[in-house]
Amino acid sequence: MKVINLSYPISKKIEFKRPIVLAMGFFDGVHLGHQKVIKQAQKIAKQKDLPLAVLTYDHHPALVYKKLEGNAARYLSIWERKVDLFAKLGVDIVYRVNYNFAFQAQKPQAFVDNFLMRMNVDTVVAGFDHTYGAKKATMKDLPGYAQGRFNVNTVPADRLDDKKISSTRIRRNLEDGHMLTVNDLLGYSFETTGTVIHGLARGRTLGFPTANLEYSEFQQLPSEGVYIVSMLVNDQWLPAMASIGRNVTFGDHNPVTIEINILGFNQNIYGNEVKVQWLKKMRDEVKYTGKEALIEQLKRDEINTRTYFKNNS
Ligand SMILES: Cc1cc2nc3c(=O)[nH]c(=O)nc-3n(C[C@H](O)[C@H](O)[C@H](O)COP(=O)(O)O)c2cc1C
Ligand SMILES: Nc1ncnc2c1ncn2[C@@H]1O[C@H](COP(=O)(O)OP(=O)(O)O)[C@@H](O)[C@H]1O
Repeated sequence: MKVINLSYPISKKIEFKRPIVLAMGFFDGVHLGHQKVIKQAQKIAKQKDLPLAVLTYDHHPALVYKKLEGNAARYLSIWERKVDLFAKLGVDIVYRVNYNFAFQAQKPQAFVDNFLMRMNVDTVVAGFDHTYGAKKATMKDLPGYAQGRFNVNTVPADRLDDKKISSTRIRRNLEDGHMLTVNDLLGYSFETTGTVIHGLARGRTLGFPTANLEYSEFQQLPSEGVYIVSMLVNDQWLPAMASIGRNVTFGDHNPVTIEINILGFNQNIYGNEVKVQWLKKMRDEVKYTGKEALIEQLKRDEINTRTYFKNNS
């Protein structure tokens, strides 16, 4: 899979020799609804024996017209993860457009002529609610702007439990700690990456060493609490339990950290790049009266985690 950066106006040096089937969208999370759009484009690409391309943006479009704070500035899938998910879906080319003011300000017809026509599209596929160009033109208008020069294919809303699958719905469930719903809506387990860094070396004194993870500030995380997770260490997925919290038993003003205890594991993994799949929330973080009470709780968490993996493997 190739990734090609584009910005407005597209450089004259870039050539688009072969016609493509293009799936358009921001695709944050690459959830089941997005997968349906990309799979539809893939089906057409196969039928026509053309490359499958995706047109997506380098950051939230909203960043151009307002200040984004907190989770609004974060992503369900940061760029590296998005690329990974596109590759898994069999995408051949990813066009990553710098979403800046000039790009956003193009009239819909200008976007179609400057980008889609220039990119040599044979067919453009997008979800029913996709918008493009200044004043947010819709998919219904796209055949008009295409003027017969390319085909337009609109994919209807994908639903789960009779509600639309959307990035907003997934974000809300993530904030509520509803991992099972999050993972159902994504069609895969919510996954983050990080580097194992040093904490306060307290975990080992509790009998539960915890790998502390440094992660991207752009990654939206599940809400604070204690979770059952799977962690990829040296090419192996291992059962583990994680805390996203402020270690409240040990003070009131600690920063939020991600700490992960891998079950039945005892290796030095400082500096490792790891992946974490967030499977289920077990409970909220609790301020215990002391170390002993926390240790008793960690033992119960371990039993619950082991039971989960026994029943779900
Ligand atoms: C599964 C799990 C559950 C945890 N639950 C709590 C909790 O309820 N309250 C709390 O104060 N800390 C909790 N912690 C965080 C521990 O306080 C923290 O891992 C410990 O202080 C070690 O910190 P260190 O890695 O900085 O040495 C939990 C950690 C794990 C791995
Ligand atoms: N079962 C385990 N789960 C997580 N980390 C482990 C485990 N066994 C050993 N380790 C190692 O120990 C470190 C965690 O020990 P800990 O005392 O919690 O120190 P720190 O506060 O630096 O995280 C991890 O970063 C890892 O290198």
